[in-house]
Amino acid sequence: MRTVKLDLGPDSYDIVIGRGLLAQVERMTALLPQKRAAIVTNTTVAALYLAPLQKALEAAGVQIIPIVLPDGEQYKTWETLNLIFDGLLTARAERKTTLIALGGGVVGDMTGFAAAVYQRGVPFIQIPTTLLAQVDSSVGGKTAINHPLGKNMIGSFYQPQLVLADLASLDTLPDREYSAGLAEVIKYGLIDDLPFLEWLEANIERLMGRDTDALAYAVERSCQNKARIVGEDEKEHGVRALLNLGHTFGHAIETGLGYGAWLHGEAVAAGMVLAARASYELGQITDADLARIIKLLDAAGLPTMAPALGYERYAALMAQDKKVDAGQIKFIIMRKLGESYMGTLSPEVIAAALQAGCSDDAAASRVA
Ligand SMILES: O=C(O)C(=O)C[C@@H](O)[C@H](O)[C@H](O)COP(=O)(O)O
Repeated sequence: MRTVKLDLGPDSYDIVIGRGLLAQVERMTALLPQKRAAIVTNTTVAALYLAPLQKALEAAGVQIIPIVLPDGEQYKTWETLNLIFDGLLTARAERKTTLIALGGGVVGDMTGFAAAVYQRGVPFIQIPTTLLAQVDSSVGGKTAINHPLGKNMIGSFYQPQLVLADLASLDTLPDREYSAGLAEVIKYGLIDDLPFLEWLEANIERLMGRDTDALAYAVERSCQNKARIVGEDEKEHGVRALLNLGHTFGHAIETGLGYGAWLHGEAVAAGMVLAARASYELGQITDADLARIIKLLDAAGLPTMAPALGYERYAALMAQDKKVDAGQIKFIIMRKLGESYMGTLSPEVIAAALQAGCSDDAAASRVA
């Protein structure tokens, strides 16, 4: 078992990583201010993990309110959020009732948002069951729902009290979802951790084989990177924006294709290649660096070409990005391999990146 601490003063919490954590409910029960909790999950995860978790918590004397949502990015909406409030209000959940998010990024982001606003804030625990949620979305307190015009547009910063990343829950994760999580793992190497990027290049086959030790190390190192950055800048006034590498293009892809057509991690992978191509156009990374990035993402089973939505559509979608400042789009760009920064890109550089990095076939390539 490995523990990473996210240091946020009085709001600090542990990210516990290991196999079999779902059954070890004492970590959770120690934090509950009352013997009542709502487990929010989705239909897919409920079928696998809701009953054992509920049973273990009930055996520890905790009364459980189960709330099961539909599964998929297309359900990260006001309507689905309201299902959480319906469940909480019907069961007369109180201010000290803890919300437990059991699932991937969509469940975690929506449950966190519900926890932030239900009765103006209730305690919240994250139990991420996808690789992407374990290495990224469950850590750091970004919560949100999507809007038809833009990804994660309505939300808040609201930290969980604990993150329990049970690596055993990845055993049932479909390959496509697993690869999508690797996109966010690789992202950390590209932001500012070249040694980790090199480790990933050397160990990608072990990771693709879901080797227990390699996976535990990759999750821990990713969480260490995220905890360090969020610990420095919880509300994204500066360095935290680097965690958005690939996301300006990626969110445009997700919104442009319709939520759920590509998984978030797939869109981020193609978005990181577009960011790398822009960095190459600026003369900041070499064609060998670009080839290394593409090779690693490809080995991780991820798309390296983006859908050809057209320059105008990309520009319009990216103009909605949350990093836009006084009308200017801010991108995360690579200064060199393993070092990124926030800056602007000229329309010519964006156009060149899109020209080289989009294909007509890309959109269809991810359809299940
Ligand atoms: O935690 C962060 O900060 C991130 O940007 C991590 C991203 O990987 C994650 O997808 C995040 O939810 C995107 O945030 P957004 O502010 O661009 O919606």
